[in-house]
Amino acid sequence: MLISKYSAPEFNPYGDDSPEGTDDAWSAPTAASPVSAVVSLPGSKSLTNRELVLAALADGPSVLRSPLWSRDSELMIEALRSLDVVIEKIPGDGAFGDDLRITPPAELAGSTTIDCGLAGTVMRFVPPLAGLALGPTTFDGDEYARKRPMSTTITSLRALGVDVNDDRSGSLPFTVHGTGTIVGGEIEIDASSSSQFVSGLLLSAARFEDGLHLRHTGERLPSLPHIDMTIQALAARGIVVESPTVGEWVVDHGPIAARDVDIEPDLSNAAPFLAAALVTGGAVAITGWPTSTTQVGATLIEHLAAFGADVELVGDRLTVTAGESIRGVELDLSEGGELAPTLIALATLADGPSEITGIGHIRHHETDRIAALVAEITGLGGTAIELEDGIRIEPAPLHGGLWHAYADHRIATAGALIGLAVEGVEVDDIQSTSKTLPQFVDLWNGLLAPRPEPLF
Ligand SMILES: O=C(O)C1=C[C@@H](OP(=O)(O)O)[C@@H](O)[C@H](O)C1
Ligand SMILES: C=C(OP(=O)(O)O)C(=O)O
Repeated sequence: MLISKYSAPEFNPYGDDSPEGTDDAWSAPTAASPVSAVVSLPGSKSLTNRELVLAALADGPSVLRSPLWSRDSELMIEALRSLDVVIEKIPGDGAFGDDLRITPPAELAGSTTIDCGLAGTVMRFVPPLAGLALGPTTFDGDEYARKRPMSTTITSLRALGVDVNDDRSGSLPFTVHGTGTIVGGEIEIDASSSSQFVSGLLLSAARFEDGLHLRHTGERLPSLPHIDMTIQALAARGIVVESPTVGEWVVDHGPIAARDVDIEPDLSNAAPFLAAALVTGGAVAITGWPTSTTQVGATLIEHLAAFGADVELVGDRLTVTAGESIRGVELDLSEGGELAPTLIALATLADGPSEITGIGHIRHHETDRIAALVAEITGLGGTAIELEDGIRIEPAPLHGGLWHAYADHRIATAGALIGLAVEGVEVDDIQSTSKTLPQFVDLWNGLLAPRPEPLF
């Protein structure tokens, strides 16, 4: 069971299989004065893991410059290596680690087991490659990964002619019996619980013998910008994805071009840093902000302005300056569910009520994020009401306490954000930030480092 110094959380995503609790909770630093900082961030998880997959399927070697080095990207690298893709570190100019050269094998090889950790991109993007490989590939992951929905990946591969064996029906672990080819063709899927089901199929589709004609039949389709990111990454490698109607995609069989790619900084990981400007009444700039991007983190510009911030993009630097107060907001985050934990944490410090909706699907992220946020905010004395597809926050004074991260990097950083304004917040598993940002604690401390005079 989780060991809490304060009180046990009512919501426990692990059921009876809780990981061991930890005594070394991280004391979230409180800001003594308004922050004034320029922050540079490592590469985007979503771009790195797409480009790794596309490079593995390409017609020659590719280079990824300034890729993300984190648990999710390293799991992806190991997954592809185990299918016989050659991935080497090469020196680069990036501040956060080496570049990568990826050389696809003549033939992908199965007969392996892949650890997906808790990475949605590994568990949803790699199984089609295992279908294209020769031999069986078993997929498994962390305890909580076994609770993330996988049935759409499994049934879609079966519909495309691949034999998949899933003893636990619809979740990890399962085995893809690759024969070296996937027939492909026309299929219908329900991707209402994750856009990654669509992206995972589109990324490999050009390698299917008959290509792919995919139709989404579910009621809603979350995280559309992530599907656009997939389509754009494919276009840059010469693969055209036609979309005759909303929720329908057609990809012809054809070669995926090898390519050298620069990975943009992770704009979703910029969220807690930028929000820190509002929480402390200060200013934060992020470097390397792209002029045009498919990353959903770019919508932070509108979202933080709605909370009352002044947001300015000059060249490649995005600066967020606090307004007079933090305003309550009404936000539909159906396109950017991964921003929800930060923006909901910010809403707990606003001077009016907020409703953040369109995020029913984030119950299927690293944890049930709606239940987790309601439990943790309530645990600090806040008022968070669970809605069918979101959360309503009403202003209430918060107090310190143990903030459970549920192994979820974005719940952990949401606790850190509240801790800037509320003394005594302790995050039980700040190491979970290594999923996409292993440097989080150092960068957060840097944000708070005393400066002789403000930078802005
Ligand atoms: O394709 C991707 O890289 C992602 C898609 C989204 O997933 P969902 O559609 O499950 O929200 C997003 O939340 C996740 O962090 C990354
Ligand atoms: C939902 C997320 O991750 P994953 O790629 O594991 O789905 C996330 O990073 O917010």
